[in-house]
Amino acid sequence: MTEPNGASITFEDVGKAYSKSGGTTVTALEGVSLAMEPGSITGIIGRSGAGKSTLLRMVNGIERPTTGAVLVGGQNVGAAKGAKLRAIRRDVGMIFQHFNLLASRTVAGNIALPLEIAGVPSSQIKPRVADLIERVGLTSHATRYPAELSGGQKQRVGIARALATGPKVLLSDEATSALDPETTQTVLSLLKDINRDLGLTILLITHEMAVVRDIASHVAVIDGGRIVEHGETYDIFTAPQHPTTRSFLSGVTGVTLPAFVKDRLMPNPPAQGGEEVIRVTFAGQHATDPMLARLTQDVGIPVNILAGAVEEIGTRPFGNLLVSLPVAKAAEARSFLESHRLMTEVLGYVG
Ligand SMILES: Nc1ncnc2c1ncn2[C@@H]1O[C@H](COP(=O)(O)OP(=O)(O)OP(=O)(O)O)[C@@H](O)[C@H]1O
Repeated sequence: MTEPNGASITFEDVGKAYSKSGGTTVTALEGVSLAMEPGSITGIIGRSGAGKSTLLRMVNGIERPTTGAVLVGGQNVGAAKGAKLRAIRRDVGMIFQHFNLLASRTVAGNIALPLEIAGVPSSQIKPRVADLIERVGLTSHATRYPAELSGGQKQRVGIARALATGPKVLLSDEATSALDPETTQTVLSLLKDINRDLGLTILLITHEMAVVRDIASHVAVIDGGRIVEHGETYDIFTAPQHPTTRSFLSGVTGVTLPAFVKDRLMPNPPAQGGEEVIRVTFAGQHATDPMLARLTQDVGIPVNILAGAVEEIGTRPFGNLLVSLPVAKAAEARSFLESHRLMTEVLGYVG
C-alpha cells in the first residue's frame, strides 16, 4: 500500500444562488459546512434537485460559491483563476453517469487525452496510459472504441482517464446509476481498491443508499440545499436522525415485509385491537435477541417477528428486524427498546 495521497475537502458555510431570466434567483445551496479528511470516501445523498451536482461541481471550480468558500488541500477553489485554477483541476479527477467518452478515440486515446491537454511529452504518455489501463483491468481492450464496450467497461475507461493526471481527489457524479447491480458492484470495488492503493479522497453523489453503504466511510444527506445529517456511514445507518435520511434508508436494508402483511398495512391503527408493525434497527450481531425475549418475558408484551437480517458496513454488523406488537402495548414496547439503544420506526398497522 502506498502512502495516502488524498487532499482534504472543506466547505465553509457555502451558499449558491443561480440567477434566472426575469431577475429571479434559485437558491441551490445554503449554509453548507462539511469537512472531508484526506483518503476518506464520502457519499452525498439527496433527491433530484437537492443540490448534489452544484455541491460537487464546486470542488473542481466548475461552479463558484455565491457565499462561503470551498477548499481542496487548503486551496480556495472558488477564488482561484488561470494557472492556479488549472493546477487545482489537475488534482481533482471526475467520473460521470454517462461516462463522457470521445466516440472517435480508442480506450487508450481517451485515457491519454488529459495528459495531452496537460502538455505531457508523448514518450511519457504511452507508459502512463498502459499502467492506467492495467489498473482498471482493460489491457486487452486498449485499441477498442467506446461503442465496442459494455457500460461497466466504459466506466473503467472513465476512471482511468480521471486518474491520468495523478489527482488527489476523485469526484463521482452518479457513476453507477446507469449500470446494472452486478456491474455497479465491480465498479464500486474498483473505486475502493483505488482509494486503498492511492489514498485518494473520493466524493460521490448518489440517490442510492446502497451505494453509500457499499463504499462510503462517511455520508452527508442533503435536502433542499442544506445538509440535514452528516456522519460516519455506520452511525447514520444504525441511528438516522432526520426524516429524509430515514426515508432513504427504508428501501435499502434488504429486509422487506412479507406480502401477507404488506398488502394489509394501514397508515392508522384500527378502531380496536390490531397490531403495530415496526422496524427495529440495532448495531452488533446479537443485540436484539435478549431485548425481544425480555420484552415478552419481563414486560409481558408478545412480539411477532416478520422478517430480519444482519448486514455489514465495512466489517461492522448491523441488523434490521420487522416485528408486530399489539397496538395497546406498542408505545410501551418502543420506549423499552429505545431505552436499550435499539432504534424503532413505525411502518403501519394491521387489523
Ligand atoms: N445552471 C443553473 N441555473 C439555474 N438553476 C440551476 C442551475 N443548476 C442547478 N439549478 C437549480 O439548483 C437546484 C439544485 O440543482 P442540482 O442540479 O445541484 O441538484 P441535484 O441534487 O444534483 O439534482 P439531480 O439529482 O436531479 O441532478 C435545482 O433547483 C436546480 O433547478
